[in-house]
Amino acid sequence: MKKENLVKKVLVGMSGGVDSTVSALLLKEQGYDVEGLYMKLHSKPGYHEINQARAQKAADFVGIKLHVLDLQDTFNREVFQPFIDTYAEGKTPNPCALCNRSLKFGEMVKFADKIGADYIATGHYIKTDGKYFYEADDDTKDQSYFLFYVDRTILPRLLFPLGERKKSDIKKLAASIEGLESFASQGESSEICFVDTTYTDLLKDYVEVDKMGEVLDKDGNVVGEHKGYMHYTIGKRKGFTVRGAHDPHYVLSIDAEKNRIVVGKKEDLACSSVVLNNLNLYTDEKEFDTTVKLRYRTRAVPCHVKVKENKAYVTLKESVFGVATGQAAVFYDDKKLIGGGWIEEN
Ligand SMILES: Nc1ncnc2c1ncn2[C@@H]1O[C@H](COP(=O)(O)OP(=O)(O)OP(=O)(O)O)[C@@H](O)[C@H]1O
Repeated sequence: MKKENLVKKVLVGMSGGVDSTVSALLLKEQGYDVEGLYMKLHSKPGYHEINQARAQKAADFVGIKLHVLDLQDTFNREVFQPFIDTYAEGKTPNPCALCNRSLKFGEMVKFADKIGADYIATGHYIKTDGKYFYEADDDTKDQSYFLFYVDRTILPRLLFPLGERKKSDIKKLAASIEGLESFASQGESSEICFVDTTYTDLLKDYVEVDKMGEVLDKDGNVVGEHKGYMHYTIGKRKGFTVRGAHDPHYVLSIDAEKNRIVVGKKEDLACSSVVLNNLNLYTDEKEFDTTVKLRYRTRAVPCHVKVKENKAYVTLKESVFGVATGQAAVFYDDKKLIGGGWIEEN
C-alpha cells in the first residue's frame, strides 16, 4: 500500500492572534502536514507590520511554513467599498460575512488548491460536519452568524480546531506554553478589524457624514434634527432631537436621498416579516419552519420561510424590534445553521 498520501495537508489562516496560533499548534499535534497563511486584507496603516510579525513568530514556534498573500485590492473591492456604499445607502452593512465568503473562505481556498492542501482551517469558533455549520460550544464566542454566506461546496474541506473549546481555555493553554505566553496576553481584535474607533470616524474619510437633516414622525411632520443619516441604524434612540418629546424615540427608517430619518415609539419598531435577497442556503427545501437571527448576539426567533427566485419571504412568529436593512438574517435549526440572506425590506 502506498503511504505518501496518508498525511493530509492543512492550510491554516494565521492572523497573529491567539486563536489561530493555538489552532495551528493543535492541527500539528494531530499529525496534519500544516502550512500557514497570513493575508493582508485591509489597508489600516501599521497593522500588517505588527500582525504579520506575530503570525511569523507563531509559525516559527509551531514549526511550519508561513505564506503571505497581499489581498488588499480584493478586500477593498469585495468588503471595504460595499461597507461604505451600504452606509451611504442608509443601510447597515455586515463586512465580516462578506470577508468570510470572498477572502477567508474564498481566496484562501484558491491558495489552498495552489499548494495542494486538502483542508482549510481557521481559529473561528464554529463547528462543521462538512454539510452544515453548527454553533460553537462556547456560546459567548460563537461566530456562526458571520459564516452564513460561505459557499456550501467548500464545507467538506473546513476544519475548526476550536469549535468544541472555550476561549478561556485557549488563552490558558497559550499562557502555559513557554514561547506562546505573549499570544495569551495580547489584546482581543476589535469587532470589525479595519475600524479603529467608530465606524463614523472611518466613513468621514470617504463620504460626507456630518450633514444635518430633518427628523420626521410617522405622519411625515418635521419634529427635530439629526447629525447626518449615516450616524443611525434602525432602532437607535440617541443622537437626534425630537421637540417636546417625553418618551424615548427610536429610528424607524432612514431616507438616504433626502437625508431624513423617521422616528417613533418602541412599538412602532415591531417587525413581523422580512424579505431577504442573495440567499445562501445549506438546505434545498423551498418552504420550511425554523428560527432566525436578525442580528448578531440576539436570540433566534421562530419563523416560517418561503424561498422564491433567490429571495426568502420570512414570517416571524414573534415580533422583533429594530430590524435593519443590509444586515444578515441567519436561519438556525437549533444549533445547526441552515443558511441565510440579506435583509432587503421589513
Ligand atoms: N489576516 C489574516 N490572515 C489569515 N487568517 C486570518 C486573518 N485574519 C483572520 N484570520 C483567520 O480567521 C480566524 C477568525 O478571525 P477573527 O478576525 O475573528 O479573529 P480572532 O477570533 O481574534 O482570532 P485570532 O485570535 O486568531 O486573531 C482567525 O482565527 C484566523 O484563522
